[in-house]
Amino acid sequence: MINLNNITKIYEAKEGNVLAIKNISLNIKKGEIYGIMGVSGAGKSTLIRCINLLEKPTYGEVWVNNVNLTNLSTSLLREERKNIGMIFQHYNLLSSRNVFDNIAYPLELAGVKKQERNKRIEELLNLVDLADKKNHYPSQLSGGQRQRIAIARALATNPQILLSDESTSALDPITSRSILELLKEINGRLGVTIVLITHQMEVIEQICHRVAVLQDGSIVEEGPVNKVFSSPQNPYTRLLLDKNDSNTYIKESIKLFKTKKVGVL
Ligand SMILES: Nc1ncnc2c1ncn2[C@@H]1O[C@H](COP(=O)(O)OP(=O)(O)OP(=O)(O)O)[C@@H](O)[C@H]1O
Repeated sequence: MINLNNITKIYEAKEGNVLAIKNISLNIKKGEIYGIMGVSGAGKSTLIRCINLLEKPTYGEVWVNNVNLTNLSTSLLREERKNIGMIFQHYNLLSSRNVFDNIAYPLELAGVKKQERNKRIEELLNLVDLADKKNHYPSQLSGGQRQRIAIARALATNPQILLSDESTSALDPITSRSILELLKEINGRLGVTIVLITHQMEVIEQICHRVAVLQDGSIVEEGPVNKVFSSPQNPYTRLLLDKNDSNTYIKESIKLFKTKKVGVL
């Protein structure tokens, strides 16, 4: 369903070009929950944003449902993107619109008529279990409630794919779990394919079918979650999964930060 073919992303910055993604190829199947795990700076955001072309890969191709997105005109890309919803760590809701109108927004852009729009919004509010909050503004909601509304908005146009960019990172463990359960339900009930990035291995463990481990712009290991977690083959994966060393993530992030020049061309 999603095929990334030899994706490389180079950011051009004043201080020098940064090689953020190094020749990554991935094949994500319809109906799966696919996790991409890595420390800060590994390239997770860049990679997930390449899937809907929020970031244009410098080299390589992105295929979604047998359409090469990298070749499309702006207007055709806009059409294809309706099939790809996205949620973010900080929710990205419109603060001037209430819950109902936030969910209405993508439907308005898609030209959906008011009656049909209202029906769809009610369905989505029920799906995320927040029908009673429809007149509230984002500032009147908790983080977990905001993320639920962001999920409802992302699903408004019935996308087949949902991209999740650290969607539970700002939430406490219990709220995070409830959001992950909601994502699992959306995958199971609606068949939406989910691609998520996270630095938290418990997120991968809780809901993903397959995982890719990203280290400094490259995938060092990939496979079914139970297999990768029970017998990691790559030394870097073993290091990250070492539960006896809870500081590994922090140490690895610092190392990557210090040696960032490795990624500079
Ligand atoms: N717009 C940009 N211009 C220049 N360099 C960038 C840009 N965006 C990201 N980078 C660099 O690309 C590399 C990968 O960044 P990216 O944000 O994709 O990593 P990440 O794994 O998502 O990190 P985090 O978990 O901290 O968000 C980093 O070295 C980062 O500094």
